[in-house]
Amino acid sequence: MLRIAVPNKGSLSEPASQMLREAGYRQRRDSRELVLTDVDNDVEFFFLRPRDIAVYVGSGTVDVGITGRDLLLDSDSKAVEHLALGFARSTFRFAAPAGEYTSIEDADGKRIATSYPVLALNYLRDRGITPAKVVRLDGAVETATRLGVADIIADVVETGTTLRAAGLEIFGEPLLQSEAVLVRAADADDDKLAVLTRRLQGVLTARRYVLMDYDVPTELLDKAAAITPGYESPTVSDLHDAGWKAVRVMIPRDQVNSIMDALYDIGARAILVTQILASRV
Ligand SMILES: Nc1ncnc2c1ncn2[C@@H]1O[C@H](COP(=O)(O)OP(=O)(O)OP(=O)(O)O)[C@@H](O)[C@H]1O
Ligand SMILES: O=P(O)(O)OC[C@H]1O[C@H](OP(=O)(O)OP(=O)(O)O)[C@H](O)[C@@H]1O
Ligand SMILES: [Mg+2]
Repeated sequence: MLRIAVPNKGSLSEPASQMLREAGYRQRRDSRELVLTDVDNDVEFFFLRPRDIAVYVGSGTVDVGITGRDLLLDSDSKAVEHLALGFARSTFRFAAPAGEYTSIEDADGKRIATSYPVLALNYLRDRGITPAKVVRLDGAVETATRLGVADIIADVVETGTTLRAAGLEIFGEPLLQSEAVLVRAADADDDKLAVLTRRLQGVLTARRYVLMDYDVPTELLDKAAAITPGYESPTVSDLHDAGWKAVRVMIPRDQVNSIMDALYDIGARAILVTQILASRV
C-alpha cells in the first residue's frame, strides 16, 4: 500500500484533502481521524502536522506527503519536491518596522524572529550575512519586533495584511515563492507513485484549463488556430455549411476572456466554454 501523509490542520489541510478527493481518493469526514485506509485505491492516508510531513517522508516512514515548499526547505530532511500543487501560494520575506531597512545586507548583526530558522539562516549564509541571533517562534511572528525580542522578522506573506497591521514593511527580495508540494524520498520508487502522480496532474490540468468550442469561417482557420494552439493541436470538424469549421480546444482558464475577445474579433462565433471535470493528458 502507498502511504500518503496529508496535513491535519492549518492552511494546507482542507485544500489538500479537496485535491485528493478530486483525484478519486477517499478522505476523512471527521478532522479527528488520524489514519484512513482507502482499500479500493490501495493507499493509506496519515493525517500529520504539516511541519512534520517532510520529516516522515525523508525518513521513509511514509512514501509521499503534501506540505509547503517553505516547510520542506526548513525541515532539513532528505525529502525532495516531486510535484507542485498550485494551492496555498505564499512568499517568504524579511520585514521590519516601516522605513528602517532597505536591503538584505541590513540584516547583518540583527536579531531575527521566525518560525522558519533553517530557511532564513541558509538564505543569509549564502549571502555572507550573519545575524546576531535567531529567535524561533511558533507563530504571531509579526509581534516580535514590537515586543522588543527581535529587530526584524522572516515570515510567510500572502496578502500582506498581517504585516501592515503590525506596522511592518517587507525589505529585500523574496526568499522564496512557496506553494503546496507533493514530496517524496529522494530514492523513492517512481513506479509506486505513478498513479497518484498522474491523478494529481489530472486535477491540476482540469483546474488550469477549460474546453473551448467555436465556429470559424474556413478561410480563417489558421488565424484562429494561432490564437488557440491547444494542448497539442485543436480538433477541427466540418459543419453542414461548408464555409465554416467547428473547433474544439483546451485553453488556460485565466485567459478565457482575452481569447474569446481575440476570436470574436477575427470572426469566430458561437464561442462556448465548458469546465473540465477530470483529465489525463
Ligand atoms: N496566509 C497564508 N496564505 C497562504 N498560505 C499560507 C498562509 N499561511 C501559511 N501558509 C502556508 O501554509 C503552510 C503552513 O501551514 P501551517 O499549517 O504550518 O501554518 P498555518 O496555516 O499558519 O497554521 P497554524 O494555524 O498552525 O499556524 C506553509 O507552506 C505556508 O506557506
Ligand atoms: O499576508 P497575510 O495574508 O496576512 O498572511 C500571512 C500570515 O498568515 C500566517 O499566519 P497565521 O494566520 O497562520 O497565524 P500564526 O502566525 O499564528 O501562524 C503567516 O504566518 C502570516 O502571519
Ligand atoms: Mg500559522
